[in-house]
Amino acid sequence: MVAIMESRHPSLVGAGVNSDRIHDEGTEDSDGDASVLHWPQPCPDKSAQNLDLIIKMDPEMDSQLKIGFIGAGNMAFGIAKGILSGNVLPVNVKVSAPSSKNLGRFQELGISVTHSNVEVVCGSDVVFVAVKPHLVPLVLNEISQHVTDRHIIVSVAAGVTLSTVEELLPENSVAIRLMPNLPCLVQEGALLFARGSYAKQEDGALLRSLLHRCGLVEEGPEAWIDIHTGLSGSGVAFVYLFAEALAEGAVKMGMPSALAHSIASQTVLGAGRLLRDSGKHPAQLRSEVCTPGGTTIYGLHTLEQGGVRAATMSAVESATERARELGRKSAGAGSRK
Ligand SMILES: NC(=O)C1=CN([C@@H]2O[C@H](COP(=O)(O)OP(=O)(O)OC[C@H]3O[C@@H](n4cnc5c(N)ncnc54)[C@H](OP(=O)(O)O)[C@@H]3O)[C@@H](O)[C@H]2O)C=CC1
Ligand SMILES: O=C(O)[C@@H]1CCC=N1
Repeated sequence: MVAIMESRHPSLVGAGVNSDRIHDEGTEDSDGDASVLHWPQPCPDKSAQNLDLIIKMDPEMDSQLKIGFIGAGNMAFGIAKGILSGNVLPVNVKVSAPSSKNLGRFQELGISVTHSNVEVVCGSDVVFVAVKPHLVPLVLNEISQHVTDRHIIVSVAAGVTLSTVEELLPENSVAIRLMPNLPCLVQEGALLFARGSYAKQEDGALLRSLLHRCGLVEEGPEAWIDIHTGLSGSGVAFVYLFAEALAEGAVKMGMPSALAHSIASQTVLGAGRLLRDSGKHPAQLRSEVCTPGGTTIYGLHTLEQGGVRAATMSAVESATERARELGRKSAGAGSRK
């Protein structure tokens, strides 16, 4: 089904719509049959992506879309790099930050820079709010009177809920909560977004089309955003810790550090690509590496004795809980009613 629909933005002139919103879905326990190793698990929102949501991008129109970033930190830079590898032109991107210390790298991409957040909002259709979570209420208060029905406001701040964002913007504002991760820098990010009360399906489709070069982009209910923050926003740091420990193990056994780190990063990259591209469950691939009585099972036994699996699950749980806590704090800070 492909329906031509009106869009807030001319760049998205044709999109099929799946009228089912999934905001009401909660977090669910997956209690699947352990003997059947399906991996990755089908994303519950894939139906929207595969069956109905066919985005027809008009590259010429898309190149006219104006994109703004409030905050010039690592995450803004990662998303900007991803977006620019699509159809958006650097001349149509603007970024603001109070100091100049992070602006040079944006200028090197041809992006214009300013110290005025209001200037970014006034010149943009889609505005990414990419400041630290505790600063979101301050920034939204500052820009609120300049936000119109032209805008899509996309917050990437960990924990900060859509209701906090919407409360600080004019009534009926279109807000989207996005949780990206740092590998957007190399177009291998994992991004999950949830639409606010007034963000239509085509607004989500527009964001998806903008971000498609950043990596995997999925839509889900807001309840999953904090979980995704633990799994993937923070999860990349957990993987780096593991990579570092792999290298240190090799150094302990006598390998030069530079070579050990180079091999550790290639090992993580190769393992990740094989996991994603093979479609196999990680347990399946792990068993393919294990020779009975061989080296790998001895190493895996040691990892299990060290509680690596429980520790990793707890790390995702802690990071998720912390995101929820940040959300409660920012709701308190932003409350004006
Ligand atoms: N880093 C990551 O891996 C991820 C981060 N996030 C989220 O992204 C957001 C940004 O994080 P990150 O990029 O790491 O942070 P950084 O510290 O790297 O960048 C923060 C940016 O915000 C700017 N800033 C501070 N105050 C203001 C203000 N009043 N108006 C405009 N800009 C301001 C800073 O300015 P200046 O340059 O002058 O210091 C800086 O450029 C956070 O909310 C975080 O939760 C989400 C997913 C992953
Ligand atoms: O550590 C943080 O709070 C941010 C959010 C996810 C990754 N970095």
